[in-house]
Amino acid sequence: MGVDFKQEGNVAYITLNRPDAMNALDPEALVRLAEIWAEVKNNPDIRVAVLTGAGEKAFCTGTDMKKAKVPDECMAALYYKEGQPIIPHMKMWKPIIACINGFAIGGGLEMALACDLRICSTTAKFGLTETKVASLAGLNGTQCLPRAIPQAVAMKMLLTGELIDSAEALRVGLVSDVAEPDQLMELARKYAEKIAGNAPLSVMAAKQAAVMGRDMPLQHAIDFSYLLWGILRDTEDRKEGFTAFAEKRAPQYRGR
Ligand SMILES: CC(C)(COP(=O)(O)OP(=O)(O)OC[C@H]1O[C@@H](n2cnc3c(N)ncnc32)[C@H](O)[C@@H]1OP(=O)(O)O)[C@@H](O)C(=O)NCCC(=O)NCCSC(=O)/C(=C/c1ccccc1)CC(=O)O
Repeated sequence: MGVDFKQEGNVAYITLNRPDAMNALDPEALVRLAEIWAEVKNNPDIRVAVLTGAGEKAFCTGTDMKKAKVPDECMAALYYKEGQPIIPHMKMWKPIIACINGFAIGGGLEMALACDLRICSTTAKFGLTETKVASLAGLNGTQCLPRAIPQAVAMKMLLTGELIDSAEALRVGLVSDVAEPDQLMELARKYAEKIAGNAPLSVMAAKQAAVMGRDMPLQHAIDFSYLLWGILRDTEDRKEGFTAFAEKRAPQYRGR
């Protein structure tokens, strides 16, 4: 169906699988992706997701420009529809790792920007090229790229459509890690399993505090963060975490 999904332990692996088209998002893939994100969000056994692309060339090059068609529904109906494939619209507090194995362009980079960790292969290239094809990085790119990296670099990318490579992406902080192509998925797995081993309610609260707090005045964000700490204070998992520490054993978290 163009997007593969598997669950291993508490980790979901999502692979955009149209390598011949650089994993561009055709209408079928968009529908499937929306279903998958709903599963990740609602399945309590999933604690973290890894998003990647099939093949060695591309993570995702955005909208499939050969298959895109104007939808039957009007824009307003689409705008208010549940189940959008792009993550920030979904109050998705489970972490998502973008495992960027090649080109991340247009909507592909925008999806990566909506993820929490971004790691890439040495071969990766990044760009918001929408202005070159008479469109706009309107999913989140115009807002999230300048928040993720220095404004001058973001504006250069947005206005020229130029690509940057993995070394530049690391230098400006667009990604946290660069790995050889054959080691990238292993690195993603390592991070995913570390996150999945932490207390799931704490992980979601940490993401929510960081994501929502970023857009609040600092004192409001600190208050919000303190309230989130408060709802974690009486959880069974917090007791388990403290007890396991004292007993020098690994904690067994249950998300309650
Ligand atoms: C990535 C490239 C630079 C790679 O170039 P290369 O020469 O290595 O390979 P190609 O021969 O070009 O590609 C191989 C094969 O894949 C097809 N391909 C690649 N990307 C796409 C695509 N996005 N859509 C359809 N098909 C694609 C290519 O045609 C080849 O097929 P073949 O000839 O073998 O049959 C280079 O491929 C490249 O520059 N690709 C385009 C990247 C791009 O411009 N992406 C932006 C798309 S617009 C977008 O993402 C939007 C998102 C959005 C915003 C707001 C709201 C919703 C969505 C904008 C929008 O939808 O309006």
